[in-house]
Amino acid sequence: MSVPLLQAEGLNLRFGTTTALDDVGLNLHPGEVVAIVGESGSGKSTLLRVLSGQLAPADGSVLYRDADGRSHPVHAMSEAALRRLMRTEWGFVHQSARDGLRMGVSAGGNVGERLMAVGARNYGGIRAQAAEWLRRVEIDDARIDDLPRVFSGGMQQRLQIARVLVSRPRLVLMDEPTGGLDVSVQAKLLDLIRNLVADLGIAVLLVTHDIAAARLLAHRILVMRHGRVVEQGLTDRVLDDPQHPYTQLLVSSVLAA
Ligand SMILES: Nc1ncnc2c1ncn2[C@@H]1O[C@H](COP(=O)(O)OP(=O)(O)OP(=O)(O)O)[C@@H](O)[C@H]1O
Repeated sequence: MSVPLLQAEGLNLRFGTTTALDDVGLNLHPGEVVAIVGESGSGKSTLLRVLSGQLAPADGSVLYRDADGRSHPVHAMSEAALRRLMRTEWGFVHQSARDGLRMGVSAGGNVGERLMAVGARNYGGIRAQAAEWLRRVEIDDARIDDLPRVFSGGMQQRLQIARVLVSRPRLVLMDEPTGGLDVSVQAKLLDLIRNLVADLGIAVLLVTHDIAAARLLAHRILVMRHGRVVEQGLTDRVLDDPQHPYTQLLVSSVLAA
């Protein structure tokens, strides 16, 4: 198997008396999609924030292997180096498109900015790529000069995805990317994400409480409860033959719904 892109070991973190992460470890390989599932408060978002260097753990380590094959301990990197990674090799898709888009900048500008961050300078080329990416996420490119605030929730989320993927990051962290959208809009968005991620071969860490989204997108699943990984494995194995009572409960509650 390939060398992991991201390797985390022994992560612990408490907030006061709350244990948010309890000895969490994970490996993510290039091109792999891993879903982190669990009920509200189980530590999923905290784990994403620790893995991406936004929050330091009390113990444990996170190693990122960059495009040149060098390993970086994420929590020993300077803020500037982390910001650079976030603009280039990494991407973050937020639950709320408002957190991931610049609402006062046009749709094309939102996509083009990310290309400029990785060195693109030719205005015509940037605009053409922005238009192409709007089409890829099923937004009419005639709307390239519109502000995101006039878009529907689903369109804003698709624009956020175009902004993140246009620079072809190696690793994308997604925190409930379909949360807050209508069910029919969610299904369309999940399908779009699945196709783009497979086409581009991007590694994705997806935080979700939606088991159906995890089934559709992920190769592997980690189940978290009270800050611990209680079960992990290949998606079909975990969902069709859950071993831990908590996973059994999660899966049966979806089947019953
Ligand atoms: N900044 C903080 N200060 C204090 N407690 C926090 C903080 N961030 C998270 N927590 C607590 O840590 C635990 C894990 O929270 P986290 O947001 O990671 O869970 P989650 O699984 O992502 O939940 P949700 O699905 O609701 O977003 C919770 O008990 C939460 O209240």
